[in-house]
Amino acid sequence: MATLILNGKSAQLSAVREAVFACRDAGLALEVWVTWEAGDAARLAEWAGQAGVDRVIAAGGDGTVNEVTSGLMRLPRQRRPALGILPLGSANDLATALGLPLEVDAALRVALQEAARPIDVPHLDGRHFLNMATGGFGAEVTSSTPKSLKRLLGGGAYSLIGALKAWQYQPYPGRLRWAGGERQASLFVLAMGNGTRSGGGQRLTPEARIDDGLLDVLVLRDFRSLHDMWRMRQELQVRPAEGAFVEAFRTPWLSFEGERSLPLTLDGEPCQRQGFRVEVDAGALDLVVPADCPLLASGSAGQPRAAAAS
Ligand SMILES: Nc1ncnc2c1ncn2[C@@H]1O[C@H](COP(=O)(O)OP(=O)(O)OP(=O)(O)O)[C@@H](O)[C@H]1O
Repeated sequence: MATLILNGKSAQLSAVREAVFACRDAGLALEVWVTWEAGDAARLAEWAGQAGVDRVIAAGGDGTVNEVTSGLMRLPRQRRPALGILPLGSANDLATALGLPLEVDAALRVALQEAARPIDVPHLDGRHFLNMATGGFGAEVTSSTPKSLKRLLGGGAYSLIGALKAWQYQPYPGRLRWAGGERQASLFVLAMGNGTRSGGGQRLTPEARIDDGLLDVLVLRDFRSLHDMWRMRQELQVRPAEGAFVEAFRTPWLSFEGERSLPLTLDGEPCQRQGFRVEVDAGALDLVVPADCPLLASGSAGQPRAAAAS
């Protein structure tokens, strides 16, 4: 049995209703539970697991996928249902990177019928995310971008607001520690990717894999001039392990002690921390992915779990 946890914002979409009925007509067992406010998706996911459901489908944007993941992670590993995704948001960064269809009917069929594979679930001081955590400038942008504008412009809102704000930003100095080193850094942007894209299509950690037990980290340091910015953009083409403005590395954990509060986003949801530690819970969740999913390090040779019973 599978349960669709549908963000109430999309409850009246006729495409969702038609896709659900079409799947039922095809003999697939599917219940639909609808959220009313923040926190519902996590609670419903936890209840679904407690009720013995073996597949939970998060129907909404990246925020809904994040909430459902948090609910599933409250359950013991052996009772944790597999997670499917029906992308209904404006960004759908994780679904796009996974290679999932974005059309409702096709996406629901994949979520119900494809096999699930074990993936990593990172957490920042206990708060889970599946796709990416960002800190610094990009996170400021996300938390101050009005939701309606974000939806109206899709991914474009980030670059638009980003360009407008770039001239007023202040860097975030602090101490970074990770499995391979330790450094004082004045941060412009910090990205910690389990997936590759965030902010509506920005490929901040393009080499990240969702099942390698590691975070792909991108550090962009403070820059003072247009010339520095130009050098940063050049370094971004190469992504050096230790450049003047860009550092890129992989690690199973990372911590930051800031001199002031750092704005963060976890799968797009804003928060603030002066200090934090991120760790990866390797292979903690079974995620339904397409057979040729580009985010898997294990490729198609890994051992998939069975598709949901019809
Ligand atoms: N019935 C509802 N009506 C309006 N908002 C809701 C409802 N149920 C849950 N929510 C809110 O929706 C949020 C998640 O929305 P969504 O999944 O679209 O994420 P998003 O990050 O805004 O997605 P995207 O950026 O891809 O559009 C939750 O944080 C919750 O506050």
